Amino acid sequence: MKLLVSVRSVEEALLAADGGADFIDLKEPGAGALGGLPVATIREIVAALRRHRSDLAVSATIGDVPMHETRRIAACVDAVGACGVDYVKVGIERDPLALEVLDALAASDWPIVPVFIADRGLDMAHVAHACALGFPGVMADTFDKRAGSLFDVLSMEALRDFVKAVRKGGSIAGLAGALRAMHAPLLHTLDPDFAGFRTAVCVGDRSTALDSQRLRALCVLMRGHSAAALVHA
Ligand SMILES: O=C[C@H](O)COP(=O)(O)O
Repeated sequence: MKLLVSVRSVEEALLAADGGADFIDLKEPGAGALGGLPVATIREIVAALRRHRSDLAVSATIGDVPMHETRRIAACVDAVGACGVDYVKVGIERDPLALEVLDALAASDWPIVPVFIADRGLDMAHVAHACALGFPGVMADTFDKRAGSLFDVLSMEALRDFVKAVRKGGSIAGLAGALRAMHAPLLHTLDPDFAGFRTAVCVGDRSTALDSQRLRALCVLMRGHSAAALVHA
């Protein structure tokens, strides 16, 4: 299982890259579940990671944009995609318009990772629709980080079905949503392709600074081997 770590600055991105993250995810954690960073900051972080000779995949979010704002979603996707990231993450709400949004995203010029917001459960018909569209990855995450974790809003059976459906469609499956060290056994049972973290790698809530010690400890726990070996792996 790979680790995606959400960061908001050059400093945090380099800490995450050196601390064992597999995917560097650019977002402003203080601005919502998929809070977007200014495009200038995204560009700056991508350039710093490349200068650092990091070849880790970089994703960035477009912000929490409602499904009915289709034009804004498209504009944000274009703006973020043009920053040189490997993936653009777009939140998908449980909304009938999600199907239309997914179709538009699949037709865009950028590699998109739809992120199903799972607080009100998953509509598996929407997930199946996304899986048929050939996105490189599909994630599930939560919006309200204070309401518990992904495991509080979805059953193990629902999560297993989600991971299975995404993989069957040929995409990689990611899980996130206030996941913490205590969820490691459940994550190992589900074995998604990657798990995403912010809350667990901060000293306070997810809007506080990334803590490298917490990240290293999490890497050890998730991968079951030495963090030291990860740094230059
Ligand atoms: O994409 C992953 C998220 O940033 C995870 O954040 P979280 O652990 O606070 O839910």
